[in-house]
Amino acid sequence: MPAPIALTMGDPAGVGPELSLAAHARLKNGAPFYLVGDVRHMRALAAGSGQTVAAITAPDDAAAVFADALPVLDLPLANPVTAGTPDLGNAAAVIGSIEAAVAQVHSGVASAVVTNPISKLVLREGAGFAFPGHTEFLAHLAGVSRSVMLLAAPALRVIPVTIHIPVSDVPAALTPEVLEQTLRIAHHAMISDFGLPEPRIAVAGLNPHAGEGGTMGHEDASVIAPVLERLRGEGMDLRGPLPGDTMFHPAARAGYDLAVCMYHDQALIPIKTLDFEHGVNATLGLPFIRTSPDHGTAFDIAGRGIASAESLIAAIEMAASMTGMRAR
Ligand SMILES: NC(=O)C1=CN([C@@H]2O[C@H](COP(=O)(O)OP(=O)(O)OC[C@H]3O[C@@H](n4cnc5c(N)ncnc54)[C@H](O)[C@@H]3O)[C@@H](O)[C@H]2O)C=CC1
Ligand SMILES: NCC(=O)COP(=O)(O)O
Repeated sequence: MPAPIALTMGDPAGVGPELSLAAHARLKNGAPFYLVGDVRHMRALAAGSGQTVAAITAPDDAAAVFADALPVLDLPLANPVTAGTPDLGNAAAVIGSIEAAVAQVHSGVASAVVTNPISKLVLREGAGFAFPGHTEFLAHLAGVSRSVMLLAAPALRVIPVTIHIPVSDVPAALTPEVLEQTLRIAHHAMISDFGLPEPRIAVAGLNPHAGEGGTMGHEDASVIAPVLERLRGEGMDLRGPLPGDTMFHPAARAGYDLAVCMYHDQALIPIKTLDFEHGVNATLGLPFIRTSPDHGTAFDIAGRGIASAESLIAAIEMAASMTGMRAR
């Protein structure tokens, strides 16, 4: 029996708390997980929805109560929560929840980390958070120099090579080293975590028409193509660089297992358009498993009981599946 999954609180004024309860209601007969969050806040929220929360003192206690209640490892917030209204005073606890979950997975008492959505702006303004997102913060906590963002839905898997940077910085950030490291991490993860022994990877160009022979930009031919050529020589199944605008229609998607894209929106727009509800964000290249829903804090609908828990449920299920794959 693997250790339980640690679920971070995310921004307590966002949809994370209500979705955690909804995910527990759906998954309570499956692999146990526990929330690292404020027990008082979660009890108040659960009472309103007829659900139960159990305070636990260690991750080991989660399995025993999981069928009846959402286990919560207490991490008290500084201030009471108003759904939809983020509070800078709670930012330190939000960061603390991520740090605690990572410490637990490092020590082996948790099998994986699933994160609820955070507001990067709230964390920066409230607690001086210096990272653009979980992906970069988790790499820092894990002590690795590069982590890779994967978004996966039943219809598509995508990876942006450059992540949370301005579009104007993308060409300079897109170096052969970064592309090669990303492809190696992605290729390895498809085999070890997703059970694809010979992953077919489609790689997008940076420019319109993948540069069209240099008439619309040079990076496709001068940066991307040589890296693909080199890694093909090692046996990787890499197609591209492909024009980004024609690689996501159904017939094109049928020809690959993973699309590697050059920047955030090139990767995330197709997957969130195709299936916002079931997308999962996973961080590859870490020494532990991390997944999360593909959506953000959704402050605009928090506390109204209308947010879909499907993406968080899919994230928890994917973390459990990846844990099983690695244990094989
Ligand atoms: N993994 C994470 O921690 C992520 C955090 N964010 C953060 O979230 C904040 C808000 O970002 P936005 O761009 O507004 O994205 P968002 O995903 O929070 O919201 C975009 C739209 O989708 C809707 N939506 C989101 N989740 C939903 C759900 N579960 N069910 C139904 N509708 C849902 C929202 O109501 C909104 O209309 C930002 O601070 C951003 O940085 C965004 C993406 C991922
Ligand atoms: N747009 C995806 C996103 O912001 C998620 O980032 P992260 O917090 O998982 O790094």
